Amino acid sequence: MTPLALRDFEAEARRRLDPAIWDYYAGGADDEVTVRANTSAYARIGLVPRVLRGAFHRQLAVDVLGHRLSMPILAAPTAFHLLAHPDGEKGSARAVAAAGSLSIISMAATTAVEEITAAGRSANPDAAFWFQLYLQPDLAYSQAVIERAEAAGCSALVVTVDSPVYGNRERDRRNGFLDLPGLLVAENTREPLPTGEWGNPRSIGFTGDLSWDHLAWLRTATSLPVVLKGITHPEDARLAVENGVAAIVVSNHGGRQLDTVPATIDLLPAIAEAVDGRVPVVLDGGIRRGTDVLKALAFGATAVALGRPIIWGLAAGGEQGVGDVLSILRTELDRAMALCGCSSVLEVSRELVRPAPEESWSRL
Ligand SMILES: Cc1cc2nc3c(=O)[nH]c(=O)nc-3n(C[C@H](O)[C@H](O)[C@H](O)COP(=O)(O)O)c2cc1C
Ligand SMILES: CCCCCCC(=O)C(=O)O
Repeated sequence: MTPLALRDFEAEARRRLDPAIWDYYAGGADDEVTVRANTSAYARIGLVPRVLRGAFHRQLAVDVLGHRLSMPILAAPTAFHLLAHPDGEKGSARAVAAAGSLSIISMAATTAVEEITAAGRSANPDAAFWFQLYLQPDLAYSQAVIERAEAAGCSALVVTVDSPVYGNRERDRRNGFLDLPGLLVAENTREPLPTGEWGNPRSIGFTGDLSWDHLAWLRTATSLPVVLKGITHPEDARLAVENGVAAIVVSNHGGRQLDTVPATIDLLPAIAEAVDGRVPVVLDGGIRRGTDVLKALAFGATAVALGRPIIWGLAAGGEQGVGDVLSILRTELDRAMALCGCSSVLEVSRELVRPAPEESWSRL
C-alpha cells in the first residue's frame, strides 16, 4: 500500500524493525504520558480558517539563523540511524538537504559528522547543518567534539538542556537495549588522537550540574551561534534570550526525559510571548500532520522539527522514505495554508487557532 500519511510510515517501520529497536525509537519515559500528550494535544486545537483571501500561490520558505529553508520543517537530532536502515544518517541527511531543509545532527549519530555533512552537501551544496551536543563533564573533551563539528561545517551548536540525567525508559530497560554489545557506536564521541585521527568512542555522559555557567563556558568554546534545546518554561526562555542564545527549541525530548511535561504545543504560546520575537523559536514533539505545523506557526513558532517521523521514513524506505515523509508533510502544510487563506507562512497567525478545552470543543 502506498503510504499517504506519516502514520503509514510509522506502521511500516514498526513492521520492519526488530521489536527492541522499535521500542527504543517509539518509547518514552515512565508511563509515556508526555509521548501521548505531544500528539493528542493537536486534536484539541481547532483551526478557524479565513476565506476569500485569494491564497492561490503559497510561500513556505523561512529564514532561520541566516539559512533560507524551503519550508518551516527541520530534522530534529535523533540517535542511531543505522539501527533503522543501512542508509543511516547519510541517507537522512541527503533527503533533508534535497528537500531544502536543515538537519540537526545528533551527537549520538552512528555516522561521523564529517560524513553526514558531506552526504547532505552532495545532495544540495547549500545544505545547512547544526550539531547537537550533550555537554560532557570533561570540558576539554566537549571542546574537541565542538571543534570537530565546526570543522565539519555545522553552523550552530544545539545544546540539549533537558538531560542532566538520562530519562527512565522502561521499554529499553526491559529489553536490555543499552546493554546490547557493539550495537551502539556513537561515531562523534571518539577520542581525539595526537595524530589528528579519531580513536575509540567514549560512552556518552550527562552533565548532572548543567547550569547557566556552562553556557558562559560554551561562549568561550565556540564562535558558533548557540541554540538551547529542551526549553519548556517561559522563564527559562526569557533567561535564554537574556543570556544571548541565538534560538531556542521548545522540546520535551519527545516525552523521553521527564514524564508528564505537558505537550509542547500547549507550552508554546507562553514561551512565544516571553521570547517576543527576539530569537527564532523552533518547536518539536508530536508533529505528524501539516495542520500540526500550521498550529505551531500560529502559536508563534518560527519552524518545527521532526524526530520520530524521520526515523519512520528511514526504516520504511531509507533515504527515499525520509524524502517522502518530508514531501507529504510539505504538501499537507501547503494544503492547510490554502484552506486557511494564507499565501505565506508569515501570514499564519494566532487568529486561526482556537485552543479548546474538551468540554467547550464538544459543544461546537
Ligand atoms: C529515537 C530518538 C532519538 C533521539 N535522540 C536525540 C539526541 O540524540 N539528542 C537530542 O537532543 N534529542 C534526541 N531525541 C529527541 C528529538 O530530538 C526530539 O526532541 C523529539 O523526537 C521530538 O518528538 P517527536 O519524535 O514526536 O517528533 C531523540 C528522539 C528519538 C525519538
Ligand atoms: C546513552 C545513549 C545516549 C543517547 C541519547 C539519545 C537520545 O537523546 C534519546 O532520546 O534516545
